[in-house]
Amino acid sequence: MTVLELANVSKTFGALKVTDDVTFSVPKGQALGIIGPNGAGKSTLFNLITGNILPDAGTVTLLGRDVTRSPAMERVRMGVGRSFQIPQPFEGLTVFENLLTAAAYGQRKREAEVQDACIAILQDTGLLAKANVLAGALSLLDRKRLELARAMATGPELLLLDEIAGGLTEAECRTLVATIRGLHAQGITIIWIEHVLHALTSVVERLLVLDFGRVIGMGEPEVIMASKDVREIYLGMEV
Ligand SMILES: Nc1ncnc2c1ncn2[C@@H]1O[C@H](COP(=O)(O)OP(=O)(O)OP(=O)(O)O)[C@@H](O)[C@H]1O
Repeated sequence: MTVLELANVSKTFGALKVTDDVTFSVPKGQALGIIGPNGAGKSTLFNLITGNILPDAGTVTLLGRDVTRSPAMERVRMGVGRSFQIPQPFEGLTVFENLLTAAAYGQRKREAEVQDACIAILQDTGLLAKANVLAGALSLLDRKRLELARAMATGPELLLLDEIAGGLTEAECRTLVATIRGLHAQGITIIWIEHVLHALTSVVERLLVLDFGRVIGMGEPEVIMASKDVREIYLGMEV
């Protein structure tokens, strides 16, 4: 089954074509990594998938349904969960309250109905001991965990991760990667934008490379990372 399909999607801001005729699909259960230089249009691609922005051309199909013009809230409720580059929890709520809020919003249920699921997510993301801590008092790693947990709480079929490993120490990064691997092992489909390549390639089965809004490569991580174009454009390496 295909979870997500983008067909010939384009988006222009002013004179800048930020998404240029992008076509790809993600089968159920796969983890796809997206890499590309700063400003290549990676976050914009997420915004097109979530419905935060609408494309000028092309179609977005989610779980077999054309959602090209559907509002963001509808897509969340269909199963698109997202973590943001800069974590945006409710700082004055506890970790658990943040999850309950995300779950109630994403799953259109009362908080009492989602409590057990939220406790399981706290466990999966290593936050159980911090359940009653205010989000504003968390360390960077725990803020990242909470960002991941909030996305999970919406009950996603497709989890979008935007540079979640940035700024962490090596050890913290390993911890977070282990958590993401655990979620992936539960069968969740993942698309992950990440500059920390070793973290990304230790999880994803496929890599997509964006440059100036265009897909310039897609395939197995080892093949993509060894390709001349990617090494030149993305890594800025002499080849
Ligand atoms: N709403 C907007 N209006 C105008 N320009 C925008 C808008 N959103 C993004 N852009 C521009 O589109 C280009 C792509 O931005 P985007 O954030 O998608 O890139 P990115 O690949 O995610 O970059 P980074 O790796 O730095 O996060 C940039 O030049 C950015 O300034």
